[in-house]
Order: sequence, then C-alpha cells, then structure tokens
Amino acid sequence: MSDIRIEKLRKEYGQTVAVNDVTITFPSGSVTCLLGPSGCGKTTLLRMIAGLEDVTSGEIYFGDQKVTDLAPSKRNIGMVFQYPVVYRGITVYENIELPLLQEKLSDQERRKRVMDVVETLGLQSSINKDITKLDNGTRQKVAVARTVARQPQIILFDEPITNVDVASKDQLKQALKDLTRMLKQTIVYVTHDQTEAMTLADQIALMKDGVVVQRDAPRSLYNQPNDVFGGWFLGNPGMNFFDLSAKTNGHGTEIQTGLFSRPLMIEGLEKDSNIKLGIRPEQVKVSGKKNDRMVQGTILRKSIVVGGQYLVTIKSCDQTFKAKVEPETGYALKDEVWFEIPLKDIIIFGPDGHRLDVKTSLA
Ligand SMILES: Nc1ncnc2c1ncn2[C@@H]1O[C@H](COP(=O)(O)OP(=O)(O)OP(=O)(O)O)[C@@H](O)[C@H]1O
Repeated sequence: MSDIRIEKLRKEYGQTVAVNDVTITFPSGSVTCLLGPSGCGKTTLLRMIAGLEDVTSGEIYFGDQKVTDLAPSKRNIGMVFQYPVVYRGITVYENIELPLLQEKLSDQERRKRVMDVVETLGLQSSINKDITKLDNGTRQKVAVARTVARQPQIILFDEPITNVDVASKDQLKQALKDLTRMLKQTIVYVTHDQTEAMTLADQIALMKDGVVVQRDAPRSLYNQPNDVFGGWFLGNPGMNFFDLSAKTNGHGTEIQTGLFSRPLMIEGLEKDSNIKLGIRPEQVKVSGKKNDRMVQGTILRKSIVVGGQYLVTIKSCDQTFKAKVEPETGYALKDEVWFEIPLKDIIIFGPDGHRLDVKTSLA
C-alpha cells in the first residue's frame, strides 16, 4: 500500500481559493479524516486526490508515483460518495460483484471477495434482494462493499453517512468503524461531523479556509489544539476563551485575573502581550463547597446535556464561561458556586491565535 503525498496543492474557482497550497502526507494503511466546517475545501481536496477535479497547481503522489495528471481510472482508487451509487435491477450480490467481473479472478476468488465484505458489513440477509427494495443506509453499505471488494490501494470517502436516514446512521457508522479497522488500505474520509472523525480516524486533518491547520491523533488534536480554531471547532460546546493581558514586572510575567485564586504567572512570553487562555468546559471543576484553590462565581444557566451531564454557564467578575459537570454535582449546584480552572488543562494562545509553548503557575 502507498501513502498519499500532497505538495503545495491549490485549487481556485475564479476568485475563490478552495484549497490553498496544502502540503500533507496521508500515511499508508491508516485512516485520515478531513474535518472542518462547510466550505473549508475538504471535498475539493478529496476530489483532486481522486482525479475528479483538475489541480490549479501543486502535485499529488501515491507512494513514489506522481499521479497529478493521471485519469481517475488509472489511479487504482475506490471512492464512496454522499449518495449511494448502486445499480438498479440487479441484486446486492451482483452489485458488489460487478466490477470484479473485469478482473482476472477465478470464480472462487471472486465469490470469496464478495462474501468477505458482505460479512464485514453485515449484508448477509440482503444479498439476494433487489437493490431498489433497500433503505438508503443499506444501499450505502452496498456501495461501500463494491468499492472495498475491488481492493484498491486507496479508498476515499466523501461524507458517506450524511445523507443516510437517521434510523440507519448509527448502524452504518458502526459498520464503517469495523471495516476501516480491518482494512489495510490508505483511507481518506471527509466529514464535517467531529464525533464521526473522533471515532473513525487514526489521525484528523483539521481544515479551515482551504488550509490544513493541524494534523494529529484525535485525542491530541482535542487536548492540544495548535490554534484557537481547533479549540473552538472541536468539543460540544467548544473551548472557553478568555482574553487576558500579561504584564512583565520584577516578579516575572503576570496576569491579574479573578479566574484564579492567585495571579497567574507565565514563563516563556517575551514581552507584555495580550493572550487568549483556553479551557474545555469539562475540565473546569465546579463545586458547591469552597476550597483554597477555588474562586467564587454565579450560575447564569444550567441545562442537562447528552449523557445526563449538566452544562452550566458561570459568571465571575466580568468573565462568563461554560462548565460541564457530572449529573450528581450538577443537580446539587445552587446559584453561588466555587470553581477551579486547573493549570494542567489550560492552553495559552498568542494574539494571532496560535498555541504558545509557555509554562504557567500561580504566584
Ligand atoms: N465547482 C465549483 N465551482 C465554484 N466554486 C466551488 C466549486 N466547488 C467548490 N467550490 C467552492 O470552493 C470552496 C470549498 O468547497 P468544498 O465543497 O471543497 O468545501 P467542503 O469543506 O467540502 O464543504 P461541504 O462540506 O459544504 O461540501 C467553497 O467556497 C465552495 O463554494
């Protein structure tokens, strides 16, 4: 199997720069999710890898082979689209088998290839059914099965779950999870759904405005975003940000803020500067009882979220932020609360929004 190397890849549509000089490698045999909001260029990047879209400039390599100008049919890729592409009037089995009829395979090998994917995707009970009789979640599974059975070196998924009925979404997601774990191919999977990306990906390439802002393992991206965008986009809700100003004095660089029980010291900032402090809602500790490290605040709103946790909006001094707390704690909280923002969980971003490599402590 080969990796996919993208070098300074660019796509312009008139004045719109859909993909802006992206350089990235999708490692061989792993699943990379291209994640980002609508219009950030995910699909355009994927379609250029597939050869379905001409590039404006830059290069694409599969292993050592330059494929930038190769026709899609010469690239040995498989692609699954948003809407299931299936052939009407024939059975599920025949749909999956169809492309294999053009390959030099024995009957036995061809049947094995079909039945292996049928089993992995849980399509056994549907193999003799007419494709038109199936719901679109099952049809999408058939489209996936047909792509996988060909055993292409690279498989590209373009939001394959988005247009599937709500009822079949979870089942398809689980089937894709099981499948991608088993496959040895290099997989690029486009989605705007962070849960899907977190579940499926070995690494996520987070995109914004035609640029990959970070490529990392899902947990690293979540815990250590390189940029405020990653902090904001990932999480439900995303990170809290506080605009603070750091001043250098005889003791070092210090931030006077009511968010901590003592002034916040920062080591590694070169001069006085404005920073953004980021903390995820679930990392803020909240309690009805005071301890030395905690600061007082007032609850503005309290609501129950998925999983029974409580999302509370807290105001303290002139700052407002969100905290996610366990059901028992959340239920018991009254209007006046105590909170702690643990230093080990905070991230400091510079004025340009990039994460800074600094050390923090309390004075
Ligand atoms: N064929 C086209 N002609 C003109 N502009 C296009 C074309 N395809 C995409 N664009 C523009 O390029 C930008 C990136 O679009 P793209 O579809 O790649 O984003 P995306 O991240 O996949 O979004 P979505 O999830 O909504 O599909 C957008 O501004 C879009 O309007």
